[in-house]
Amino acid sequence: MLVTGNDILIPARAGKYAVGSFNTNNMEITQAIIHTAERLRSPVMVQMSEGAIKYGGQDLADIVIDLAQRASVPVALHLDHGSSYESALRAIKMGFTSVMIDASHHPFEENVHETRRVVEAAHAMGISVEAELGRLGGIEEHVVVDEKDAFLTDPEEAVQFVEQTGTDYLAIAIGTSHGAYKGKGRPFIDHARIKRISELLPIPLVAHGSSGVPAEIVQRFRDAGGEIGDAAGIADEDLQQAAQFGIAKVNVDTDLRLAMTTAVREVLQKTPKEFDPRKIFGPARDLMSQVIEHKLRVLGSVGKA
Ligand SMILES: O=C(COP(=O)(O)O)N(O)CCCCO
Ligand code: NA
Ligand SMILES: [Zn+2]
Repeated sequence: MLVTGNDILIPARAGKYAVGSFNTNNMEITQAIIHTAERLRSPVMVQMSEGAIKYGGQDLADIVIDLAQRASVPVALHLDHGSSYESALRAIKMGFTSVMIDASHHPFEENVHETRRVVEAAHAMGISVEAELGRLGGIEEHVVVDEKDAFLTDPEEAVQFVEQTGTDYLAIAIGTSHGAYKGKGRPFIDHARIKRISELLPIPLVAHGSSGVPAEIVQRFRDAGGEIGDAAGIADEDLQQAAQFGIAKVNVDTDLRLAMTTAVREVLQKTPKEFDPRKIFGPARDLMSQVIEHKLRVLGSVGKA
């Protein structure tokens, strides 16, 4: 069933598990997300960035909404990294049940102002809101303390931000970063900071940049002709620990991108005569389902629906 972000994330925070929020850009990715969640009896969030809306528009949103409505587990459709009030309202008009307003690159007061506007409008329509405070960025151990603080979310500031905006859930910067290169080896995740914020804030917390960038997929990607550098993702153990301390929504895009393109490259390389799209995108859907299954198990949401 199609539900709001709060319907999924409030129980997740209370139950000390996290829910995967996976980016989609087409039918096969959407099917892999929702069908895998159903098979594992797991709540799940499907998210579209503004780029995905540009690419697939209402057609793609309607695929998500229809699968979500028919799903046997709770599914929310979430706007990822909404860049403006207008973008958030457009998403709500398209049928999204959760919207992020990401004004984290603005000064605190402006972030508060932008976020509060979206919260007021979204709540008037029964839609949940995600906001962000702090700068996502891979933090290396060698980084000096004050530079770390310039990046990562300040717990006391987070309390002020939530009080002044009314956001339903909060994306925090705790050492994760977007993309396939999250640090040299295992990225440093500031668990003490997550714990502190979770002690001060009862609302669901959100971790962006949480793809694991599995080495096995990276190797298969290279073997099938893909070019990728020294890729590294978030360790499963770090996600499991974060879920114990308030992280309830975990964003994953890169892992699905890698899985889809690895599978497509392998089919094209192994069977050069193949030109049936179902034989090309079917295996991609299957490999994405495997990646999603692993993530749902790591986050602890299996069997929660
Ligand atoms: O936080 C994430 C996903 O992070 P990751 O790149 O670790 O999958 N997102 O918000 C998805 C869009 C950003 C580019 O991928
Ligand atoms: Na988001
Ligand atoms: Zn993100």
